[in-house]
Amino acid sequence: MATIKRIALLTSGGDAPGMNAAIRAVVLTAAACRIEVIGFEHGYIGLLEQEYRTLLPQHVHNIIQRGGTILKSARCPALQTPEGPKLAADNLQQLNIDALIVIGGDGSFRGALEIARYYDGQIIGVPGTIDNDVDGTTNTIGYATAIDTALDAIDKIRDTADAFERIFLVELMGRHSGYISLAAGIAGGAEQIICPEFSQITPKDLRQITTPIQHAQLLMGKASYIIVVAENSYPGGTTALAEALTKAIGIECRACILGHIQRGGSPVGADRILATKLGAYAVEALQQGAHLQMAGEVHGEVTLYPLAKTGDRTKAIDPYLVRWQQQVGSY
Ligand SMILES: Nc1ncnc2c1ncn2[C@@H]1O[C@H](COP(=O)(O)OP(=O)(O)O)[C@@H](O)[C@H]1O
Ligand SMILES: O=P(O)(O)OC[C@H]1O[C@](O)(COP(=O)(O)O)[C@@H](O)[C@@H]1O
Repeated sequence: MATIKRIALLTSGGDAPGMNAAIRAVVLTAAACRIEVIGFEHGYIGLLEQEYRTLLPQHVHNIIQRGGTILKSARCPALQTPEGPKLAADNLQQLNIDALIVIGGDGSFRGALEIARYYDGQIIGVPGTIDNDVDGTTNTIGYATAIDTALDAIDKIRDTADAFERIFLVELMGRHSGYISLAAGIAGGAEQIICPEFSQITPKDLRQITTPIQHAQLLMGKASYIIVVAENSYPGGTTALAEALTKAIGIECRACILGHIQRGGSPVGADRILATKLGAYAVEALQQGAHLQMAGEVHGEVTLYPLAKTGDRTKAIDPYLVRWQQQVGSY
C-alpha cells in the first residue's frame, strides 16, 4: 500500500458531462481515506501557474448533476513547450503532492506522461471526453450524455425535415472518431451515417451518398432524409458537403452543425455512475500503488490500463452496427 497524504486533481481538454461527478467521487473517496485533495483550475494552466484550492466534501455537494467542471478546463499549449512538463512536476513537488489525478482525454494523458518524466509521485488518468476515443475503457465519461443530446437534436430536425420533405445533414462532434455519430445516427434512425471509420468521401466521388438517396426516393417518394455526418469527414466541412450534394442531385440539402451543445447539459445517469465508479477507483488504485495507469471500465468491471497505450490504436466502433447501417440502415 502506498502512503498517499495529498492528491492533486485537474480536468483537462474538452469538458465532458460527468466530470463534476468524477471530481465529487475523488474528493469523497479521498476524504474517507483521510487524504487531502488539491484542485488545480483550468487544467494544466492551473498546474503551471499554481492556481489551486483545497477541495473538501462540502465543495462537491450538489454538483453531481451539473455539466461542465467546477475546476474549469482548458487546452494548455505551455505544457507542450520543452520547459512545461518540468515546471509542472516542480510545482507538484513543491506542494508535496504525492499523486496527480488527470480527468481528460488521450491528449491530457500524453501531457501527464510528459510530466511523469520529471515527477517522483504517482499519476493516474480518468477518461473524460464526449468523443469516447480513449482505448482501455468501453465508454468514457460524457459519451452517453453526448449521444442523448445529439439524439434529441436529430429527433427535432426529423420533425421539420419530415414536414418539408427535406434532406438534412446533421454534423456531430467526435474530432476524428465516429462514436457519437454512429450511436446517435443509429438511435435517430438516420438514413445515412458518414464517419471516418466507414469510408472516405471526396468531392470527386459523391456517389456513395447520392446513390442511396436516389434509391430511397424511388422506394418512398419524397420523404424526410437524415444524414449524420461526423465532423472532419469532408474537406470544407458539412456545409460544403450539403452544397455539393445539392448540386449533384438537384434537391436542396440543408446542413445543421450541432457543435458545442453536445458538450453541455446535465450528465445522464450512465455518466454519473461511470464517473463515480472511476473517480473512486482512481483514489483506491493510487493507494495500491498504481502509476501511469488509467482507471477504466470494461465489461462492467473497473480496470487499469497503461496511460501510454490509451491513444495508441483507434478503438473500433461497434462492427455489428456498422455492418447493419451499411447493409440495411441506408436501405
Ligand atoms: N504531447 C503532449 N505533451 C504535453 N502536453 C500535451 C501533449 N498532448 C496534449 N497535451 C496537453 O493536454 C491538453 C489537452 O489535450 P487535448 O488533446 O486538447 O484534449 P483531450 O485530453 O480531451 O484529448 C493539451 O492542451 C496540452 O496541454
Ligand atoms: O472546443 P474546441 O477547442 O473547439 O474543440 C472541439 C473538439 O473538442 C471535442 O468536443 C472534445 O474533444 P476532446 O475531449 O478530445 O478535447 C471534440 O469533439 C471536438 O472536435
